[in-house]
Amino acid sequence: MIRAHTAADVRTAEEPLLAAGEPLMDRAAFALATHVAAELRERGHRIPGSVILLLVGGGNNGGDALFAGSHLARRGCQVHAAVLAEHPHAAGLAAARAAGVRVHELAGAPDLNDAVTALARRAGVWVDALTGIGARAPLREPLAGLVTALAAERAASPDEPVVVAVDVPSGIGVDDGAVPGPVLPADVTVTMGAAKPGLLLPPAAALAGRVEVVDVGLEGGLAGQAPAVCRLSATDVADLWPLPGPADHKYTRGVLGVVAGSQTYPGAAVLAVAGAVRTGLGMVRYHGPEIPTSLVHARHPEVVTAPGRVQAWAIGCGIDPDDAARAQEMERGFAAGLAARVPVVLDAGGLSLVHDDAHADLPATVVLTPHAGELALLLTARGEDTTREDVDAAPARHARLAAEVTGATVLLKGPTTVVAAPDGPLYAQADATPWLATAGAGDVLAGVLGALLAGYGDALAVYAEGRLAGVPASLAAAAAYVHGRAARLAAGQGTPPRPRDVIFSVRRASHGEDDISRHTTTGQGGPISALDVAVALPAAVAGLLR
Ligand SMILES: NC(=O)C1=CN([C@@H]2O[C@H](COP(=O)(O)OP(=O)(O)OC[C@H]3O[C@@H](n4cnc5c(N)ncnc54)[C@H](OP(=O)(O)O)[C@@H]3O)[C@@H](O)[C@H]2O)[C@@H](O)CC1
Ligand SMILES: Nc1ncnc2c1ncn2[C@@H]1O[C@H](COP(=O)(O)OP(=O)(O)O)[C@@H](O)[C@H]1O
Ligand SMILES: [K+]
Repeated sequence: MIRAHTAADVRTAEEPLLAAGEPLMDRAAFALATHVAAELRERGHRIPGSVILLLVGGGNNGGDALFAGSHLARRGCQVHAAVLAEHPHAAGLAAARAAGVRVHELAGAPDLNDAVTALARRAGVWVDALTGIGARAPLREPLAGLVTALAAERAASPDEPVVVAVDVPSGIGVDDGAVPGPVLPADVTVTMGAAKPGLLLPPAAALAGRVEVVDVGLEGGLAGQAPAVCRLSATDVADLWPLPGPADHKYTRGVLGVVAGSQTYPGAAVLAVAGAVRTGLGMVRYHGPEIPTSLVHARHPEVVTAPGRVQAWAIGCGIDPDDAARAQEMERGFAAGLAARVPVVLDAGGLSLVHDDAHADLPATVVLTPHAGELALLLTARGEDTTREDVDAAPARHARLAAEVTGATVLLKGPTTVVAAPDGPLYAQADATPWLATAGAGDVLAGVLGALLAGYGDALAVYAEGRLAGVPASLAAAAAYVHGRAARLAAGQGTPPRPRDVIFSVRRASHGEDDISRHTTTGQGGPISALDVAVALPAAVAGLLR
């Protein structure tokens, strides 16, 4: 699991170490230099003679780059430092000069953008060390204008340079993932001590590239701090997965009640049911009119239509809340779920059930699964005027707000799926592929999540007593992971990249750079339908449990 900590928590953890004279910046700088060298090698460049540009701001973030530059200069790189602050890190600057880094003092230069762009044009690697966790976004002028000019230069250059961000891409909201101004998109972010929330949360996460976490010795200090944002990996999801045992039968494995599909949108019933059945559970009880029922039976003859006890509900896919008969059925399922205190997934039309505050103070075992537009409608209906654009600009904040307003857990769908409970860490899962942006994919996800919640059986019914705090949110994140993994398999893109808490350890690396672990990358893949995603689910789950 990647655990991201806020800037304040990182500072608290580093304070005693710095006071004890631990060489945190040396470790950070050595790791940064090693990553830059690895990027060069990976692209087939020789390290001696490679031209590197450091973009150096006035704080320790710039200090990291200056020390890293001195390592690289000693290895034969031609390193230029564009120093953009009046008072850069003094020891870093001295070390850089002593190692042969060419220092260009450009703070206050009238032709700043032209001067830096000219240096940038000659460099194969740009190291973004303007600001790190000590800065508040957005970047101020003249750095904002410089970053805009560099981003344009990069996009226009035939051999795009590699951009390595130090700790965070300068200008992102470190703690909230906001992008309130210009940011130079990075290929790799080398982050010190722990991931930062903005490296996992949309929209900033998309500007961070691959994230490499450097172990500088903060783990002990951070162990006592709750992470602000988590990202589950395959191992975490496997640990959460309910495995059938020899004594299990269909009722102990979990039964899911599904209220989905309508005469107008019958396919949603098939997709939600397929998502559930192929994720694995004891049984699905389907509640719907004739056309969707017969479609469901044509594809899944095992589905039962008789009412009876269930361990979870999935309600709302393919239902127009203005369809009075279907709306009544949704209400009945929701009321039954709340009365039995079993988990309820509300998707699509089902979200209308919580538009008014008749259901205030929901338990966190109710999981809402809106996309950005549906979340904006829900928040507006609950008195928080919100547009889709507002949600896209700050997905995590709006998901958290909806969780606080309703009491429910909120899974906000998008390129990165964000899960928020009223309290506890956020989850940010980016395991899917843009090929998943296709009609009906959300219906499959509702089925996956419903099955997983049902698999926890009556255990989740005691959630209201607080015995399993945080479990619904982690299961929602696990469902997003498996859904994304199935989409990648269906699209021919292999499995999601493997996030690791510590991807690079300075202590290990000092014995040889070959210890750096890398994600396995895959090709572009190809188009998929929502049903393809459902079909790939058993393989996605089996691969996970191997
Ligand atoms: N965690 C770890 O283990 C380790 C962390 N380390 C490193 O320390 C970094 C934190 O360093 P830090 O505290 O010195 O702050 P930093 O991010 O360089 O920013 C301050 C500079 O930015 C400027 N500035 C601020 N806002 C701005 C704006 N909006 N627009 C433009 N400029 C703005 C501000 O200028 P001022 O506002 O003072 O005029 C000042 O010059 C951290 O990210 C990591 O890289 C390692 O060295 C050791 C191990
Ligand atoms: N660009 C993207 N990259 C990866 N996944 C995406 C992207 N866009 C959407 N998704 C995922 O695709 C699914 C779309 O669901 P949804 O919008 O509810 O569609 P529908 O209502 O048609 O079922 C969600 O799981 C969402 O997270
Ligand atoms: K930076």
